[in-house]
Amino acid sequence: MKIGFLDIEWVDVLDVLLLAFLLYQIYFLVKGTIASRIFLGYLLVYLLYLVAKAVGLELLTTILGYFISVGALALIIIFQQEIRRFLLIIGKSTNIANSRLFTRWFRQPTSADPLTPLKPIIDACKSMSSEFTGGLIVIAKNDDLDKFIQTGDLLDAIVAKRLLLSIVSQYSPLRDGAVIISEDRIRAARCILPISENDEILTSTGFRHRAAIGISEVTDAAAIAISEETGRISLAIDGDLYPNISSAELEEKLGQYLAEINRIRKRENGKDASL
Ligand SMILES: Nc1ncnc2c1ncn2[C@@H]1O[C@H](COP(=O)(O)OP(=O)(O)OP(=O)(O)O)[C@@H](O)[C@H]1O
Repeated sequence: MKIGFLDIEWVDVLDVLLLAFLLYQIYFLVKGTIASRIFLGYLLVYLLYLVAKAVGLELLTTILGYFISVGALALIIIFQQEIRRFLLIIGKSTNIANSRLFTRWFRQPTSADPLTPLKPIIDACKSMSSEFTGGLIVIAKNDDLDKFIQTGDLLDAIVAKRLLLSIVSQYSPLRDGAVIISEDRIRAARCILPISENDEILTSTGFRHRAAIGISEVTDAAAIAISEETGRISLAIDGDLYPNISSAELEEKLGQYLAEINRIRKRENGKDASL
């Protein structure tokens, strides 16, 4: 196809569409963060470089050229977190990790992966909320949380409401930090989670809630934060915080979020039982 003096192939259209998609994703990632201002600054310097080059300002072109080539490396360092999040989003959104093929070829066979019992967790959250007992409970999905489990005290106990309540109770030496649940076990307590650096989070948000968002940004785990101050229940999933939700909403959202992985486990369990 020829438009004026331009000879356009369908691959060029695809190229432009993919670039637009990529730029949109980058914008979406850096929106509202300090990185967006750095990105804008870098873009302006690059535009200046293009103008200087077109006009023929050689000295300025050379200096800006050096700045831009070193700047590319600097950008990778500055945008470390954003690049990480971008790759994580791609990895998560393709849903490959949950697919039948992936579980068959890349994960160890999950012949007896037990389901996470939600009822005792929801019941414990309900009690904590009504008694203003603060807590942070992480529920693993597909990603390995070993790195975070190792920062706390290992438990490996059955998920039960009374046990959860005694861990977070005011007099418990295990109450600080996060409780991590994976499959049907409480793996550890007193775990340290990464704090989210997202600039869009309200400045009034405390560290418990930032830690809940943080773990949901870097892994596919869900995190429940119960505020000691207000008794409110909040749920963090995929870097988003659902603040002040009822226990019924918590149950619904968590159930939906874990439905896919539970389906896989049920399927595997079913296969196992039929052997
Ligand atoms: N990075 C972290 N990882 C795990 N737990 C954390 C982390 N940061 C804070 N916490 C836990 O959160 C508790 C309360 O912190 P903070 O008061 O700042 O949070 P908050 O979000 O305001 O919660 P609350 O509404 O309960 O006061 C800490 O005592 C600690 O147990």
